[in-house]
Amino acid sequence: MTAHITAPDSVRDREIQAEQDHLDRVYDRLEEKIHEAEFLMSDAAKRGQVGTPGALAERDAQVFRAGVHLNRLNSEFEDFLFGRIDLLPGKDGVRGPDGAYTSVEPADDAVETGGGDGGGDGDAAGGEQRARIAETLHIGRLGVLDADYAPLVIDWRAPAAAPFYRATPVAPGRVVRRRVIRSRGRRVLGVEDDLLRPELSVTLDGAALPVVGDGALMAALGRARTHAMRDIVSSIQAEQDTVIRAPAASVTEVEGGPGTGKTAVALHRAAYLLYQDRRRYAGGILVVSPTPLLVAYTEGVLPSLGEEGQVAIRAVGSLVDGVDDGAVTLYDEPAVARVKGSARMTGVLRRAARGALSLGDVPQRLRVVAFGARVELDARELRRVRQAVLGGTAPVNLLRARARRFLLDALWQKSGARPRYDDPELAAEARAAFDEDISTEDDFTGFLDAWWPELTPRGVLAALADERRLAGFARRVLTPAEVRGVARSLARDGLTVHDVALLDELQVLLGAPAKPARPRELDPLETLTGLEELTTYAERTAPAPRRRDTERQEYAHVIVDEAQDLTPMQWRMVGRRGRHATWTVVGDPAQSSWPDPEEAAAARTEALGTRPRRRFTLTVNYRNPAEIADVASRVLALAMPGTRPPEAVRSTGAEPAFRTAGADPYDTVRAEVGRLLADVDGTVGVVVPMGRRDEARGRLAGLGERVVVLGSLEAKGLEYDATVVLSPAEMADESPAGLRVLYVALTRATQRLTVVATPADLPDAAGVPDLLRP
Ligand SMILES: Nc1ncnc2c1ncn2[C@@H]1O[C@H](COP(=O)(O)OP(=O)(O)OP(=O)(O)O)[C@@H](O)[C@H]1O
Repeated sequence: MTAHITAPDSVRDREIQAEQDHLDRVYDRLEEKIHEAEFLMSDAAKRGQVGTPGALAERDAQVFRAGVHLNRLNSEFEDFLFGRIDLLPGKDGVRGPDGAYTSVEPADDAVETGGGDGGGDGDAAGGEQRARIAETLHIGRLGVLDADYAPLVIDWRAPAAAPFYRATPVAPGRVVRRRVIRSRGRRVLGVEDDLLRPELSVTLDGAALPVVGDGALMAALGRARTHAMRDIVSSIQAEQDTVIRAPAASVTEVEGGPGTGKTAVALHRAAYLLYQDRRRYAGGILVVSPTPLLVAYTEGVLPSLGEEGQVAIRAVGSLVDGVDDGAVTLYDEPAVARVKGSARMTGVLRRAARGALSLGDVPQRLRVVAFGARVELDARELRRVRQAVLGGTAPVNLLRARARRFLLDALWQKSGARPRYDDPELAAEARAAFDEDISTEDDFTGFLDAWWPELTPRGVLAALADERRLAGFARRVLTPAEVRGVARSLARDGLTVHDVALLDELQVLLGAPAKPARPRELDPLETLTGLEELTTYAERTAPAPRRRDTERQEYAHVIVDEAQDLTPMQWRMVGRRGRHATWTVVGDPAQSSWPDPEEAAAARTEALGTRPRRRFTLTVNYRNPAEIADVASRVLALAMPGTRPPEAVRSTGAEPAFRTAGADPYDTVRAEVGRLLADVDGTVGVVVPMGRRDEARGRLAGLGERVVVLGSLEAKGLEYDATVVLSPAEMADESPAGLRVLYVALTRATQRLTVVATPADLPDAAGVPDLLRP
């Protein structure tokens, strides 16, 4: 642990004032830059575009950067400037493999051992260890230089900022004091220091180095939660920083239990990668999230880190064009989900994509008039032509041209015209005239539209709602019971989360279906609001940016959050979006709601290919207090025996509460929510078994804005100040992965947990469900 010292108020006030002075300098400098930018703009406008393109580009880049800063400053950041490190004199820096100055060590003469004349606690070995601060760095959301190009603020992603996150008392490097600065707008509110070299007597500008506060991490963790995730930029921990800055090449895999910061790390990594190599990631970064709720929860983090536009956060159920964001919140019952998610569906869909041509009102005869005579193909002949066309490997919709050609061939043969021409040239001419004659005939074009229609993924999927038909396509792949379940689910209204991956697969098998236009991502420059008046040379000379009206199909980097939950079919879908990408994959097998981990692992391997992988593990739970983590770990022991839970970093003294539901369980839940709302300042989540979700939403309506009611599968990745978990046993029994889903539900709270048991839980006299007893 780092040392914390409670300084007198006068010291605290003086230190806050010192940081205030620095922040004032930063704002003054930024204002200067803005004025400079405005002058440059009007100057450039006055003189027209004089100067070399290079000089103009340079000037415009300055204008652009100033505009970005202005924009950031005007959006009410709590903490533009949030950190500071005070460093001993150092040896020349050596960069680590990821570009960070991890190996920077103090200079050999940085620490002097004196004669103990400072009084106090000189140790037995004699002599006090003295040192002085040689350098102070301030760290913030963006870098700011003063007029002499000396850094006033270093961007948190810069290599020089790494020691702020990496230094520990065991390996402090040059860092003596790490300070987190709390500010809002232009006002510094407080400072919290960690002393990393408590054994040293250190001076700064000749005076003893003061240390203030109880540590910033604990302050951050204890704060009330809202419905939006906060960035953790001021308190990223060393093991997290290593992942955030890991080299981008290949695949970075991160595992860690609940609350270890996987989602936070994944998002900060996206911002870091963009900072490192903006050009490379102009190809876009895709973050795949399990639910629209988690997308909504995390969406604000990147803008707060200074990044937006190039990163698309998408729920796995809305990766496909034409499927509206947030619209897909229907879940299949577990047995059906298991079939729809399985890689076995690829075989079924392959047959369906081709077989769908023969469904519905397929014309059984083609009759045309050519060269004044009637030519006809009957049902058998047409079937033969279709077989021959389908011998091609192209997607079905792209075989249409081949179908047309083969039909004309068959008609030509049938017409008997061919033998009449001995001369090949004449024969070719006659054939061309024959084709032309027929192709312009309405009978022929109408026939082709009906006989080889353009198939859409939605149309084909809907056709599988017919049980007999599906059984045909699924022969020897699915059991009759599986066929029945899938067909019935497709007959119901609305797409489920698992249908979306099937649509994506069909899109590939069918080829280029008509795409509905949908305004989506904007060009990054367009999304930097506040920049309207600032343009760059590149912008003025480039053609107007094209608005993206469909989903990007491929990305430069793909981040998969909650990766343990992707089904094989979803891995195929996501894999297609990152065929040439580098990847960051974060997850926790113990929280997986997918029942067939081996099948999913195979699909994951296929999606990630043979790229080299780097693995990281996160070990500390920053969300749950030890009291809650302890109850959750009882379920982990049942769900995945032998798995070590992450270590909870704090405890609150508040033990989880257990209640037995009365005659109406919702009355009990309502009362418990009321109690928790009084106990915590922020949000309360009520997590219920999926089968109760809709009923619970109805019965628990009107509890106020701070309360959210969700099904267990929707709780993934979310967190609340307090949670009520209704019926652990029902949750555990809902699917083969039910215990792991329950583990997720129990690990959502940052402060309080109340468990309400129903008779299914076999609660003891104290209300503790059978599953949760120690
Ligand atoms: N270094 C940190 N400083 C402050 N807060 C942190 C830090 N690391 C994580 N947290 C907080 O801990 C909580 C859990 O983080 P996050 O949701 O990223 O964890 P996770 O590993 O994705 O969890 P789960 O697997 O349960 O979804 C969040 O509130 C996050 O802000």
